[in-house]
Amino acid sequence: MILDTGAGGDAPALDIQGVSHRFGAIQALRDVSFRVGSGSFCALLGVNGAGKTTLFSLITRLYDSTSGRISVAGFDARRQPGRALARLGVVFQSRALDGDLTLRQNLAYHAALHGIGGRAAKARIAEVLALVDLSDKAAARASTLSGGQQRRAEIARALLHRPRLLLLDEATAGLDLRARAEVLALTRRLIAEEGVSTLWATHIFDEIAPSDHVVLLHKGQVLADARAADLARDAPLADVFLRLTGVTEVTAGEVA
Ligand SMILES: Nc1ncnc2c1ncn2[C@@H]1O[C@H](COP(=O)(O)OP(=O)(O)OP(=O)(O)O)[C@@H](O)[C@H]1O
Repeated sequence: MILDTGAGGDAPALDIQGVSHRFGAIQALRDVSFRVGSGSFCALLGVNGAGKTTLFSLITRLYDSTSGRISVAGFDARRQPGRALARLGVVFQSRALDGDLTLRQNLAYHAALHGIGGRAAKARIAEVLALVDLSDKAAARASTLSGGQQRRAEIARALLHRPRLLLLDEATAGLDLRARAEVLALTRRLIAEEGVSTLWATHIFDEIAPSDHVVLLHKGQVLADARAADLARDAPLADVFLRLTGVTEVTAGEVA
């Protein structure tokens, strides 16, 4: 289901223009620009320290950028933060569920934060639980769910208010191979079924499909911004990554 398309119907889900950010002497991001189109899966690929989490923190307004402009669904994150954030769903690296509450209670609490209550909340919670295939776990305490189920529950939580853009920061970290594949497949399905665009921060090449949009971030700078298949036209993506970044090694489809 596609709901609100934002300020302009054809505005990109995310538009980042000339964004820089410093932590004191550390230049974490330098003149970063890229767009995430409607209904697309964009992999933000980079090693640890590339600047992925900093960028997410700027998009979610945890920090204010030193310079540049960020828009979500056409809404300027600095000038219209309420509207921009209302169109954003976020799954951070750290676990976000309250383990003592049931899954349904976790979701109801989060729905209330978005101003969704009563029957509307009940209906939407049932909907998102079905989307992530966790309907049978609604009454389970969050702490009893597996790592993969918790991630899926966090994705359900992020979808409650029908965002246009889903940010996932290393969403498969700490999961076994099967759970990883499930979370990735789920996210790809959401793009088709919920019409939500995804910015997927990762350092794992295997998570990238040929049709994905890839933004390669390294030392705070965008080194490539293209379709994976186009980037990997003459050589495997991992080799292209090594050539562009000067990083010397990739192990088991991952960069550290
Ligand atoms: N709060 C902070 N204070 C000072 N420096 C920071 C802070 N947060 C990040 N940095 C620095 O900014 C740079 C980018 O870090 P960031 O966490 O955004 O990278 P990342 O790509 O998300 O890596 P990771 O996957 O390890 O989180 C790094 O050099 C990091 O040490």
